[in-house]
Amino acid sequence: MAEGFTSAAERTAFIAGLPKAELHLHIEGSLEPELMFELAQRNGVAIPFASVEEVRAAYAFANLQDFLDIYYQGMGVLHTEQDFHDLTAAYLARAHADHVRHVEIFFDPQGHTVRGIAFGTVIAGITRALDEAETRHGITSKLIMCFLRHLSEADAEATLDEALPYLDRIDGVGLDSSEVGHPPSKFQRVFARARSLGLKIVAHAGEEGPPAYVHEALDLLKVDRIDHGNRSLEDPALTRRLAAEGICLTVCPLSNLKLCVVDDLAAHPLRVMLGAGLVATVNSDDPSYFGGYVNANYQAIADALDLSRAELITLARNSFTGSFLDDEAKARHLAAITAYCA
Ligand SMILES: Nc1ncnc2[nH]cnc12
Ligand SMILES: [Zn+2]
Repeated sequence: MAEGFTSAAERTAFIAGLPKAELHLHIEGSLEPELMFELAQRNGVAIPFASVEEVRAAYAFANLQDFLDIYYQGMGVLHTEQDFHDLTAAYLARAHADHVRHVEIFFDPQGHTVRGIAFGTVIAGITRALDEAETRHGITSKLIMCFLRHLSEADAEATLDEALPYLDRIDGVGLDSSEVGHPPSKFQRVFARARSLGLKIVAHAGEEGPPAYVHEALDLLKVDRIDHGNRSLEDPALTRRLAAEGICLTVCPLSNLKLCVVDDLAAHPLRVMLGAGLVATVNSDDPSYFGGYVNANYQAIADALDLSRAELITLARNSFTGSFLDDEAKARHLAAITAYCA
């Protein structure tokens, strides 16, 4: 058994109760098939599936694009403020059950505005659920608006314009969707404007794309955090730089497995990342599509790599140090981890 545990059951219980933050979660990727059917019926939207089982059976992906095609189709059932609320509330209830104390949630406004849904409808539904979760469960949150990188920079600029009235509720901007062929450099100007507005900056990089995209995210977008970042390890100088600058990587083990970024979780680079001194974290990405929320991700990678108690504690600590919480809140959460481990 891994160092620090006497049995697998002890490690499972330790993971379950460990206070943690989730920093890489696409709210549209938490849409469970059951809710998809309910919302399709509520809104009179046709979906090309006859049952929940059929939806789950369709979740077999050879790469990121396979997944994205079905992900954009799935979010088509989201129409009203109540829909966005119910989606977000369902995720937060799951996160609470996993002892998540803080979440930094992505949403894809262009996936909704292109269908005629108002930006304000999306924000109102999501933020109502976030506020309720803070009152009800004590879960704090940040909201990160992602630009779809397969669309143009002009489209991203227009989306940032639409966000201006809601900046009191938006903490950062990110970059997601089809990575290869859409490098960070394509979005240099819109990210510069977002930075000048005081927004935090993140970008998916090195999921399928090469280490050069991680360099661009750092040098051109000036990111505060890298989402995924797996392929950074192919470049030793880049790895040393990420470690030296303390750049957090939001790693998503079950996503990496489902999207064939790794062939086998036993070959996942998470332990190598920790060994290289990287601020790696564990996250669920799109839990409904990839088969598990955050604790399932901790469990799967702990089983595959036989992670020790000390490594699991480091991952949970990294989730707070890599967050956009203020120093006082970070210190409170780190103290809670210490108390849990005592
Ligand atoms: N893992 C992922 N990579 C890129 N874009 C995404 N959108 C939702 N999940 C994503
Ligand atoms: Zn993602």
